[in-house]
Amino acid sequence: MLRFTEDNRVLEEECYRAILVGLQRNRDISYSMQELRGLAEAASVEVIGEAVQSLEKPNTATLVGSGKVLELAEMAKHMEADMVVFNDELTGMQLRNLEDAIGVRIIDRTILILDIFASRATSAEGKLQVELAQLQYRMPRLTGFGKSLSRLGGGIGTRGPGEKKLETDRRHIERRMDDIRAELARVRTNRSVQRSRREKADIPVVALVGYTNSGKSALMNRLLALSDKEEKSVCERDMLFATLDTQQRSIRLDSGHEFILVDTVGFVSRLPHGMVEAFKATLSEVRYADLLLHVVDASYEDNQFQIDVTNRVLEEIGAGDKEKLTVFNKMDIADGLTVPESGERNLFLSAKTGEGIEELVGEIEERVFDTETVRLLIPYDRGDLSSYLCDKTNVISMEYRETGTEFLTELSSADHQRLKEYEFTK
Ligand SMILES: Nc1nc2c(ncn2[C@@H]2O[C@H](COP(=O)(O)OP(=O)(O)OP(=O)(O)O)[C@@H](O)[C@H]2O)c(=O)[nH]1
Ligand SMILES: [Mg+2]
Repeated sequence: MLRFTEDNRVLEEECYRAILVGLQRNRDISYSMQELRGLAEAASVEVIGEAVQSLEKPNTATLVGSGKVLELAEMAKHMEADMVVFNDELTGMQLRNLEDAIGVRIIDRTILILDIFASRATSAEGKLQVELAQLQYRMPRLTGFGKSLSRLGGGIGTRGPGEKKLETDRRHIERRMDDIRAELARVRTNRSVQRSRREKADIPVVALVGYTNSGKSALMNRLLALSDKEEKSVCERDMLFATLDTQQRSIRLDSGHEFILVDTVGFVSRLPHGMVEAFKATLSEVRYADLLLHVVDASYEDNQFQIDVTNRVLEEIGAGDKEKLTVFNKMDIADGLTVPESGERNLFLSAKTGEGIEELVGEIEERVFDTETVRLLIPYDRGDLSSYLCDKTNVISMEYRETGTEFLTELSSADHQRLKEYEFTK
């Protein structure tokens, strides 16, 4: 019998035997299925079979066609599976129908991702965010479970048979969601206080972003080893979502320049919507960073897909137009890498062997610490920019003109790029 925790997590000490199911529409899903397998493994689920159905239009009642449902029921029985994992997000009705027809626990990609996050989150904020995303997932599916409940026992979203009970559950969940939002707001105020303290200290921030398992944490450790500051290394592991909470370390380069390096949670395709929302807060550090290092697994064949997903998530969290370097990592095991023309600056290195790290450091020095003397005319309605220049840059002279304030100041290349439209020469 399967067992789940109160908050719908698969109990980790047990290993489940699962069949994966994917629906193939127009696009090839072999990559997506491979990733689903990785997700299942990350949630301690043993994959014992896989089935893909090509179908233009998903079936409203059961997602896959009725013939496939029968086949899955056979497969599950024959292979003694205790779970079927669907690659697509299922509606409440589909979950119930499939569970009734196949007779084992049905979960989808979203529940799997939420489960991994739930079992790995360690910070107070991370835990709250995951719980909120789980409740958001459960809310519209409360009515979705029928007679199969009693047979399968409690578990993922299975509560709430009677209407009255349903109503109580719904109210209970809403209350809990309100509490979590309030708690999150409190936690986040704390963080923004920390950030403004740091900004006053004027230490630049560099953030590592990228697909899960691309080697962000490994690169962070490599850079930490270069630094003469004593800072703890971060966890790197060959597993999806090894890092869940944003980690920060202070790094001092040989030149004496110091910056904060931020390691972040990895991205994955089709992140559950609630998680994107949760990410926005966790990744606020990324929005305030001076430079992003987009880490790409160069040994992975379809890295363009992962690059696209990362760029899309960056857009969604409001960091799409940040100064960015694309770092192709794992060059020690990458053969036949083809790099698409993107117009962005690419670097090639290996966090493992250290090859290419010097170039990266040189690039960070140049982008974050090199300054140029620039003349700017800031219009009077951009007081925000004027105060930024006064607080953050080394202003050489400042004069009030008819149309705005004229600054002669030293800018990093990132700021220079950003403020280009205000630049003029005498
Ligand atoms: N061969 C090789 N392996 C690497 C390299 N960099 C990282 N790895 C391995 O790749 C795996 C993932 O590395 P992590 O640093 O944990 O990846 P991450 O991007 O932080 O992953 P998440 O935290 O899950 O998003 C680990 O097993 C690393 O040892 C590299 O340059 N070469
Ligand atoms: Mg990591």
